[in-house]
Amino acid sequence: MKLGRLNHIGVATPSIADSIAFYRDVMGATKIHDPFDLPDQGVKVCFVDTPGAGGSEGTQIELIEPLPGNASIASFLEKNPAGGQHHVCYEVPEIHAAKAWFESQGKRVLGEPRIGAHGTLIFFVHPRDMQGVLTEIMETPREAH
Ligand SMILES: CC[C@H](C(=O)O)C(=O)SCCNC(=O)CCNC(=O)[C@H](O)C(C)(C)COP(=O)(O)OP(=O)(O)OC[C@H]1O[C@@H](n2cnc3c(N)ncnc32)[C@H](O)[C@@H]1OP(=O)(O)O
Ligand SMILES: [Co+2]
Repeated sequence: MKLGRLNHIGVATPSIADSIAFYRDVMGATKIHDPFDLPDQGVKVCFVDTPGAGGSEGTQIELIEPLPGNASIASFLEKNPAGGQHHVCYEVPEIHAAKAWFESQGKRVLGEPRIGAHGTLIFFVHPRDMQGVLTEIMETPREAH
């Protein structure tokens, strides 16, 4: 496998509104996208662009706040009440080949590929098999090819 682009860093937060103010006022972010809900994943999401994001460079901060009833982010926030780095996401050209690769390496792929927050197929690999880092693998959006 060839290491792909770091598409985003997932950051869990108890309040996307507070995090937007932080990335705008403290970090000087100039492009913060409108938050949106992903009911299937039980999260509210907001993308913060870093310089070069949207092109072939740059990356994003993916802010994720649990919607009522969400268990996994809520459990993360119980352990980390102020929020924190939740996952990293790398791009791959083809999601199923990537899934087969990680499984061939004995890594636990969590569930079947599904549509993620960028509208392309994703899967997660268990942090215990990834040096302690919950890792999201995302198929590169078609328009980027
Ligand atoms: C924006 C939407 C986005 C998308 O669709 O693109 C998402 O869906 S993000 C929304 C949340 N979805 C996910 O995180 C899916 C993948 N995560 C999982 O399946 C679980 O969270 C899992 C399996 C990583 C952990 O499950 P759980 O929290 O129930 O188990 P434990 O608390 O017992 O943790 C087990 C073990 O993993 C360590 N851990 C948990 N979360 C993380 C993390 N975010 N980063 C690193 N390590 C993590 C935890 O400390 C335990 O380690 P141990 O050594 O046993 O103490
Ligand atoms: Co993500």
